[in-house]
Amino acid sequence: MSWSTFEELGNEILAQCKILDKFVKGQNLEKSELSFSNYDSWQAVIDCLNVNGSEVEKNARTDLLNKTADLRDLVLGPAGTVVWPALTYPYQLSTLKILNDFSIPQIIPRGKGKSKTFSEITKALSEKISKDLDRRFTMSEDFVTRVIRHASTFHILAIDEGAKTVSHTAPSQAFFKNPIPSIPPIGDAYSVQSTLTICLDLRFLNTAFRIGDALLRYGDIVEPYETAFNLAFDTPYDYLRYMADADNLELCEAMLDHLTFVMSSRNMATRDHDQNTLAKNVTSKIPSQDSERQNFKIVDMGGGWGDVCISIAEALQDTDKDKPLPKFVVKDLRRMINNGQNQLNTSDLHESIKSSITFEQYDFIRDRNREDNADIYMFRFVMHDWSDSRVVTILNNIVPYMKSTAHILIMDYIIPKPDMFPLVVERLKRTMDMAAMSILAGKERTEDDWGQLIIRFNKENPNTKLGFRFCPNSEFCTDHELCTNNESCKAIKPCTHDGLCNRKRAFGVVELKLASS
Ligand SMILES: C[S@@+](CC[C@H](N)C(=O)[O-])C[C@H]1O[C@@H](n2cnc3c(N)ncnc32)[C@H](O)[C@@H]1O
Repeated sequence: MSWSTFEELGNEILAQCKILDKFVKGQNLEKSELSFSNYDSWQAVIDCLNVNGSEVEKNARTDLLNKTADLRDLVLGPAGTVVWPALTYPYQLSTLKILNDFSIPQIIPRGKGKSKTFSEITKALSEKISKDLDRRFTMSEDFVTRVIRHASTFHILAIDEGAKTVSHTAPSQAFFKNPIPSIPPIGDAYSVQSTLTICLDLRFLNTAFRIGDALLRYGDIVEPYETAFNLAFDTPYDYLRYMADADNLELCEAMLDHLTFVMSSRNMATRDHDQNTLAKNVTSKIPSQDSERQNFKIVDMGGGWGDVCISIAEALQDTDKDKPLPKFVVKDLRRMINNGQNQLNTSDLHESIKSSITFEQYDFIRDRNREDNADIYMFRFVMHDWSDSRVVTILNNIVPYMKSTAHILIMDYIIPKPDMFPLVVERLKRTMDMAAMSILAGKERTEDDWGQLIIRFNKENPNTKLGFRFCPNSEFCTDHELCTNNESCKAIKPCTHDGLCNRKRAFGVVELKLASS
């Protein structure tokens, strides 16, 4: 990308700002001030955009994120672009960690005109920490002042220089659990606390920094128990086993909260996380005739607590409540299926849904699948947790035992082709890829990665030919043909869903089928 002048890029930014301003004006928001000091009005604009914004408006927001980052880098210069993050981000993270660990924003009262002096904050911190540590601790006012002054340079907390008091800004209020203003029904609340707790945990920070060390130590990053996570957490166990340990319950709970925040995506402007798309679309593959439907079998591999199967069953019942449901089998590790079965038994779901779902213990790495006559094998958010070698293992444990007409549907995060999305979107997805590699030896894949992986599977299994069809937006493109060419395994035609493929979808579906059928 290049521009002749700063103004040229500035004008592109201006054009996108106008789109957003026009949208906000048309929304009749009670308060729509864009101010670093007003949490409710600023967040209301963002929420409104997420809920009511058209594709054009949502894209304008992403484009602004992208172009303003470009402008900042251009202003910094080539060396500054490299040095700025290395120099400032560690200390920005450090200050965020201090604010979060000591709950400093929560000490300052919220509300118009409310504030605390540095010495009041220091005193409150001394009392709080003494109580937490169960010993007398005297907090240093100089420390508190310097941390808050640093935080205020990135809009967290504001200082009244005359009165020497500290009051809230909008970002400092994001540390609280905040009800979502003006627009039901998105959820209950936003809170960044769990996300900070996980992202700023020294062991997770170290996991990010030790990917190179892991490569040197283990030679390659293939096994989930030979990763940067193992080095940083000093454990021989893989991430999932480590998190399942009763001693790590608190960390595990913070991780679940963090994932919920990230998956809700509404604050990120770059990813559309409609998790139910797979469920919605699998229904289109289920036969409508009663006799065929009740014998139709869907196996959800790594199906956790059965949420995807429940969503599909509910979607089918919404369309026609008198029709029989297909058979659902959720396969997962023991602890998951026990929890899933208990949750299903005690749920308020309709009896017909409850009786359509069964749970089975199955380890897709260690166990060969027995012939189970399934019509569809689903994998939602499973494959990106595994290296290419282990995905081949998983497929090897299923494909030889599946019937010739069965489909494997893999729904996962998809990394876009270069230049297809703004860099800022690709950056977030590539960040997730690095996280998957460092924590689990996993991988976020592009369409081409999937093609290569299926070619590898077919080469290693000369008697089995898997066909491959890819749809980047989680809606099945029935006009795609299965690709069975071992040299270049790509979706044959581009997706024809009107414009949907251009959306910032986080997910895609890879459909696999034995080629001979
Ligand atoms: C990210 S979760 C996805 C859960 C579910 N598919 C969904 O979309 O909500 C990954 C799932 O894979 C399961 N899993 C991990 N290793 C497994 C293995 N070796 N065999 C079977 N399931 C496994 C985990 O227990 C977990 O339920």
